[in-house]
Amino acid sequence: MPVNVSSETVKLSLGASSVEVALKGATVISYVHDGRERLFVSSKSDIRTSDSTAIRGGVPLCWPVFGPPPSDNELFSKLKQHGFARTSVWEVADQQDSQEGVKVVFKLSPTEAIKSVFKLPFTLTYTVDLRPYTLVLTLHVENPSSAVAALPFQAALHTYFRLPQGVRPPDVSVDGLENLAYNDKVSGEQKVTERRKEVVVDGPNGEIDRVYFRAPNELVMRFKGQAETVKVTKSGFADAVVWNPGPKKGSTIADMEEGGYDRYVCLEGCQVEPFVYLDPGKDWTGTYEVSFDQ
Ligand SMILES: O=P(O)(O)OC[C@H]1O[C@H](O)[C@H](O)[C@@H](O)[C@@H]1O
Repeated sequence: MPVNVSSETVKLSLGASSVEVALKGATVISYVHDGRERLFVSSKSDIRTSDSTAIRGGVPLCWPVFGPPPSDNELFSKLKQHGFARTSVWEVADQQDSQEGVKVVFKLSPTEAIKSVFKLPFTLTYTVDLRPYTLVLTLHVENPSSAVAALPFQAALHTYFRLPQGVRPPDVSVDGLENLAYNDKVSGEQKVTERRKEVVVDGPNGEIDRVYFRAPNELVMRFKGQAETVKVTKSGFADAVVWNPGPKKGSTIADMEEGGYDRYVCLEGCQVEPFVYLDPGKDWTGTYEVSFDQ
């Protein structure tokens, strides 16, 4: 069976590729491509729906905020960092097996727990589409036509790419960010212009945490001395984030496995600035596709 639904996860298989998605957060926790795991998940993560913490790794889905909620809007005042979508339990709404690949559609609507921290109505639909050479993740946000107000949100697919064997930061770089404005969350500088063609994953104490605005729809991650690259193709998500905490900060993250910060780099498709304001009856779609070149 190409789709296997259990009480905690959904597995999709297609030839030598497979994907596993935790119902907690609809978090993609494994993507095996060409027989190799491409995502990092800390062994200290708890993927069970009974646990309310976010999974450290895979592809956490940040919604309706990215990062700490803005303090100037009452609507977001009860939210935690990155919002509730990554810790809520999603339902499986549909599954399809066709010539093109295997797809599972997940859905999240307001539950009583969500309504207690976020009062606006919404429907989130998240499609995980495993194709022979790529993984396509599509987030669809709807503000119901019965709503009486616009739905404001940020969104991110916070992908933790597992680094190839023997590679660790700073031997990782990202191409495609040249001439973009970015906010540096490490130094606190805002709207700095990136001058480098290749952004090396490094910073003070090895930490890099940057939001690049209006990023191109194609970004490439490279590894020093290796031909293999990771290609991210996005649409809808205007921005991109590059994050690795480095050893100093990384070793203070409670759910990070020993040395885990050396095993991944996050390259995230995001909608950070501006917030999307969806009028009643309107919808928004963001796609994020991962592929590999040898
Ligand atoms: O620890 P988390 O809440 O999962 O956040 C992990 C990271 O997410 C993003 O990449 C942010 O830009 C970082 O500032 C943050 O540290």
